[in-house]
Amino acid sequence: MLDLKFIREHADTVKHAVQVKGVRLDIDELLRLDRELVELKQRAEATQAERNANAKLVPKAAPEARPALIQRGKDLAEELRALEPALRAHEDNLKQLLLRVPNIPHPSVPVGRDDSENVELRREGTPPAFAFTPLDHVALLEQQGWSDPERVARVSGSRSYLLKGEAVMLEMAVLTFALDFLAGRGFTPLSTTALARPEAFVGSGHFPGGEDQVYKIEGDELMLAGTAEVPVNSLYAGEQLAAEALPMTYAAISAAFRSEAGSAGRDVRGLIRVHEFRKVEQYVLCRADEAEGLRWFQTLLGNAEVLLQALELPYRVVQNCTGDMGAGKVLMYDIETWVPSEGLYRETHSCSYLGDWQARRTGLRYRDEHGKLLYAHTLNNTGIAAPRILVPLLENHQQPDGTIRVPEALRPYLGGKAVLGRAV
Ligand SMILES: Nc1ncnc2c1ncn2[C@@H]1O[C@H](COS(=O)(=O)NC(=O)[C@@H](N)CO)[C@@H](O)[C@H]1O
Repeated sequence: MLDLKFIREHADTVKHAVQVKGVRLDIDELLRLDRELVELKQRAEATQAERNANAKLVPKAAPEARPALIQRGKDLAEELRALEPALRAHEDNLKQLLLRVPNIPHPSVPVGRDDSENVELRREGTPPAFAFTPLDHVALLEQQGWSDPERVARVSGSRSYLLKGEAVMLEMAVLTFALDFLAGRGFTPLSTTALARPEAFVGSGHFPGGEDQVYKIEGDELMLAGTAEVPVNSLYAGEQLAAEALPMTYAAISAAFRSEAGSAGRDVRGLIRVHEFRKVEQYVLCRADEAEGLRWFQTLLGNAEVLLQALELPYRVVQNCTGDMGAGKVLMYDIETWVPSEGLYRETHSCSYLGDWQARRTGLRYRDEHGKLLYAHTLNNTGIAAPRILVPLLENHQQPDGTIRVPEALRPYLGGKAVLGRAV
């Protein structure tokens, strides 16, 4: 959400953001509603003032003049009551429109319609050249007996998954490694529920607009979040923090649930796109200072890169264009990790800086050193999301005999093993 004062004073900037982000929203209609609401409020205040002034006249008036004054007071009270519904309706409509106003993209963001216009910034690591025909992750899992897609599909439908044996240990190892690594960098570990009230999805910006991506629970207002960003972003909703409480940095592990509505036909096999997964989420609350926010952006991005380098996985960093960054972002980079069986880099991380757009939605403020109340700035990035990360992990580290080489950094989490699986 943006400050209404900012929208009034920079309507063209906001309209440009609406246009380049492909948001369907009429800023002129929003500003008309705003003006009408201001007028209604002024009329209500004037009527209230007249009513107060009138009420003061009654005790001082001559007895014969009182009935008219008392009637005037009743008429004014009626006028005020009549204004209520219009005031309420205008406030609700304006609030709904304000929730759809996109954030202003950073000047460095390329204008584009969709992910095909994201810009590759750099590549790290070299995709492996196999001296044998590499298998994809589905085949690697199957030949080691580490999966059972048919049976789990019978029980849990499509986009489900089940891991067995050492693949489970690998999934746990990579998640624990990410938590350890981030805790070592001062991020407070959190283990959090994916259940959250609708307000939390509004706070993060997933609502309005992303309702079809979220699993709801029959007869319960709680919903299942697709990322720990949703509950963590609302932990301090409505609070006023002291400046010294910032920055807050979290590494939040949680289950994540996604309906993947609209993804029909995409990544239907294997572990890339499933309905429930686990993620270690990096989340930062910092002061309302763009330079500091951009520094944290680089820190969150760097953390993910160091994790991928420790996993010895080739990857590239892309900058999301305006059409692929979502309404709330100021700046967004994806990290895409090499998947040999596809001969492509696939998204494994998504790093975002949102300025005060989320904090305005959750009402999260802090008192700066001058005592001024400001909305905090928020950022998030994936630390590790499993099982998706197992796809590049298994495929890039497969050996000719079908076993999987364990990157050095993970060995302490796997009882020191350097290899997983048995030669086939
Ligand atoms: N359906 C899914 N199945 C498996 N992994 C997924 C799925 N959806 C997303 N992920 C993983 O979760 C990561 C983050 O998802 S995201 O929507 O891009 N971004 C977020 O959720 C942010 N909160 C940063 O983590 C993705 O990069 C991907 O690695």
